[in-house]
Amino acid sequence: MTEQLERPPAVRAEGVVKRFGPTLALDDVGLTVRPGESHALVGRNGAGKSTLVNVLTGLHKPDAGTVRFHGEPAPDYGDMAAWQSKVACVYQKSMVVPELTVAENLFLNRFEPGERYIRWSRLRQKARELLASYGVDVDPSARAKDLAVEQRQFVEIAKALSFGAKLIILDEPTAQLDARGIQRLYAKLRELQAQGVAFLYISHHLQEVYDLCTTVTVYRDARHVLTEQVADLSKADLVEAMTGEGKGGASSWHAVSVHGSDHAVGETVLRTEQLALEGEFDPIDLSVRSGEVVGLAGATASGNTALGEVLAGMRSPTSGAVNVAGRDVRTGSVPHALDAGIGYIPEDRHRQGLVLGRSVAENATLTVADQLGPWGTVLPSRTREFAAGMIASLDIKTRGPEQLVNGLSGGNQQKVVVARALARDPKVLVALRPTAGVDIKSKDALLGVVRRVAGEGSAAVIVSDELDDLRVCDRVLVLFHGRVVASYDSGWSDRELVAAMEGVGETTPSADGGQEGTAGTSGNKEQTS
Ligand SMILES: Nc1ncnc2c1ncn2[C@@H]1O[C@H](COP(=O)(O)OP(=O)(O)OP(=O)(O)O)[C@@H](O)[C@H]1O
Repeated sequence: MTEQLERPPAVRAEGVVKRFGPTLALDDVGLTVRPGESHALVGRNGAGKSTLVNVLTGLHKPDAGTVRFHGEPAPDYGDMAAWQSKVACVYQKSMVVPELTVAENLFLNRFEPGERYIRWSRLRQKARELLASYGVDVDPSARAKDLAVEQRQFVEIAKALSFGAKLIILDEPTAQLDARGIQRLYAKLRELQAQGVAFLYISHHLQEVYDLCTTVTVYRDARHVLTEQVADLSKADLVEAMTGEGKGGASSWHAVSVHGSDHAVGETVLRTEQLALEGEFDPIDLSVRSGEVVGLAGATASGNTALGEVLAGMRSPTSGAVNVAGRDVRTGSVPHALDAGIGYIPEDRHRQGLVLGRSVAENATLTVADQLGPWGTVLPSRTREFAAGMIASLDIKTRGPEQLVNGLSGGNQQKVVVARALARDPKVLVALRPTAGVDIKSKDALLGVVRRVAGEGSAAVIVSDELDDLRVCDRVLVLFHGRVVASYDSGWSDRELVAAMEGVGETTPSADGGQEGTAGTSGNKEQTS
């Protein structure tokens, strides 16, 4: 530790100011990460975390302030090769080229002096050596698209280290990993830390901050609030620093995590009959009633996401039917799903969720344009009014309905996607990992909205592996390898649910009888419960 303090910091940023037009994204903030340290940067959506990452990686030139790596001034903005030798960020969105091999990705745009053509066998050999030197066990001739998420992250980390970077920024690295993947990632990070590599870890999962990091910095509304040793800071104090609310005032952020079962459950609204997608999930009979929130839990590739996408019309099933409020829905068609009353909150908001060059108001009302003016016209005033209501009820941090969604932070973009799904008053709401990238306070607000939609008589399905998302469900079905392997009423323990998602101990504590049946029989059983 003393040795760590003596060496110049891996990075020290001081007095950093960054404005986007009228928005002050960073207001005189600082950050210091020591060699070999794992440092968490946390804050609510829009706090300024991504903006700081962009400043630290040379993508944004700050309006004021300095950045130094290992005591040396940062390279000139624009000299990306020089920045690459200092720092790298592994983003949620992969930066590798999916069609290229691991070796090609590692040596993309990197020719040795005097090299006139590429010798593939030599390239693979160099890649093998490079990966081995960081203890990364990945085949250099594999295509990047065939790698598991954490292998891809390891390749990106190895690539960054091979450029000489001693500071790696991880942006929500566990977002797409299952429990075992997370453990493997943690082990790799600890190994590299022991070799002096520093990590800056951006995450909305506070438990991960406690599991992995030694130091934490909190930003709030573009300002630095505190930097503390993780061991010296309770979770309640951390949340208080993030929200700026005293312990009493912050009660709403966990208000919905436990709910009573005193709400009315009515008629079946969503029903599937032997719905199947070959290679993804086996035939399932699902039945969700009005007032009910049902969770479809499962790890990566369990089939839960595919099932959610089929329900929303994004993918066509191989067989079976979807029925909403007694009417069959034409499957494999988003417009038909929408017409039938299925509202959809997609997981990948960048690809499926938003039109980035359009305003918050336009994005929030995309699905209800027909209701915003007579004879197919859209009245801007009505659009603004509608959007303003959504902004208030979902606490979207924006300058106003006219702001382009590109200018919103990631978490606030997610809220716009949710606003759009709710705009049509859906009979059935299908939400895929609805709180991914959303801060702790907004998370509960969003989940509260899902409960409210159900409370008003709709049915809701939450597809997720996040325990917080699943906690608001009345019932959770766990999928594993395309089959429902367990079903729980509320009151499950974290351990049993995680175990079921990992395929351990296929039991149904809350259901009547054995669990060996197929997904179909499990679904049938629910209808009678
Ligand atoms: N390109 C941009 N144009 C205009 N405003 C921007 C731009 N990028 C960020 N902002 C604004 O700067 C502020 C900080 O955003 P930033 O993305 O850094 O937040 P964040 O802490 O990373 O949030 P999240 O957890 O939601 O990702 C927000 O108010 C955002 O609207």
